[in-house]
Amino acid sequence: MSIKFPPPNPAPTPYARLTVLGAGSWGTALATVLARNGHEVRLWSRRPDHAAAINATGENADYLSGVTLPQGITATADLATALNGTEALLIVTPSSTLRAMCQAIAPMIPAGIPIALACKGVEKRTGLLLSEVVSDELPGHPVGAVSGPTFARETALDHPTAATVAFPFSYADRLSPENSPAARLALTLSGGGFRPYVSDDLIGVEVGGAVKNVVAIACGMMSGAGFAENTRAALITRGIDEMKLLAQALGGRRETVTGLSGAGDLTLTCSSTTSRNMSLGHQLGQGIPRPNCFDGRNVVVEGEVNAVSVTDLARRVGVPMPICETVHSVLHGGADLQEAFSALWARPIEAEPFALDLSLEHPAPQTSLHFGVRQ
Ligand SMILES: NC(=O)C1=CN([C@@H]2O[C@H](COP(=O)(O)OP(=O)(O)OC[C@H]3O[C@@H](n4cnc5c(N)ncnc54)[C@H](OP(=O)(O)O)[C@@H]3O)[C@@H](O)[C@H]2O)C=CC1
Ligand SMILES: O=C(CO)COP(=O)(O)O
Repeated sequence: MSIKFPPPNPAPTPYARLTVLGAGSWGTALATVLARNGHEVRLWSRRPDHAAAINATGENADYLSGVTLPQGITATADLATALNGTEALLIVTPSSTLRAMCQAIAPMIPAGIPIALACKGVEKRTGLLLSEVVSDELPGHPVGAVSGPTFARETALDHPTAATVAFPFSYADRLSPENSPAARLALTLSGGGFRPYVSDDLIGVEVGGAVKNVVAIACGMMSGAGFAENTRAALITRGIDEMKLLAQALGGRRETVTGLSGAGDLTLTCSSTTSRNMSLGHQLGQGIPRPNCFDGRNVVVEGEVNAVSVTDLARRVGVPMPICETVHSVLHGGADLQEAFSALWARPIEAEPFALDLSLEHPAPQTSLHFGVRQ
């Protein structure tokens, strides 16, 4: 008697034609990964002269100077041209622009195509996750995210890089996973140094991406104020706990936060001033006034806006996020940086992990931070 094995799952089909909205550093890096893998990419910039310069020079000198863009990328400032005939869309403009971007593309986006968010944040006014904003404005599209520890320049230069592609799995996706947007987009992105993982926990992935920027500002503030590795490790670890609690409260999974989009991205962003969030915190910690940071240049620092939206959301769902609250109080509440971080460190002793209820009423410890003592 011969045993009949079920046929192996068929392989997913990559998307052949994609649109990237946002020709900043990360949009251009993702377009580069896709085009390097042989896919056709329309890269949208809101400035016609910028799109024309990218096409003329094969370089995005404004954001990734010195990186030669592969064949297959066509820049355009016309949304209809960018979206015509596309099979999948990546949105890579700052989170604060997302709702307006969705409204602008609503009349011209091809029906039902998957939309992957590569921006990170929570909407300020509503406290919605970015995927919820997209679903609000563009119903009928699978919505997911690409997120992880991915500095744009390194990604564009094809350094080994890993990221998570997350879409909620529908019933149909479970029946034929090879047709799921997560599997298809992951395969489309996969190649060279870029290694995607797939997830169905979009909430967990999005929470990680939004919170890590706020915690990175905290790390920067403390490093700018003269503290070093112990402090960074403490903030990273306790920051992961804040992510876990928020992810879980919103219906995501705690384990997701230990992955690339949570702990991975937090570690990257808190480890170097290549991160704009870390860098802003560092400058503020050194005592540089906000208007003078980045030499007065207007730089996208998602954690600055998201310090407000993340803490508002956390308060609404009853999750304590003391690090994010501290950053919020310094950036937006007029709190003194040294006093705010001293208060953070002087909170009553808690259990770790937080979920363990030791039912102890600890008094606040006699803690004080010695700012100004350099190592
Ligand atoms: N850079 C990175 O390493 C990574 C960034 N990200 C995320 O990607 C998102 C975009 O950041 P990033 O590419 O780095 O930012 P950049 O500053 O490099 O580029 C921002 C882009 O957004 C455009 N833009 C700004 N305001 C608007 C607007 N109102 N409407 C439409 N487009 C606008 C800019 O256009 P213009 O040039 O005309 O101003 C530019 O193309 C952020 O959420 C960030 O957190 C995620 C992973 C890695
Ligand atoms: O999200 C990023 C890397 O994953 C980029 O971080 P910054 O926005 O802080 O530069």
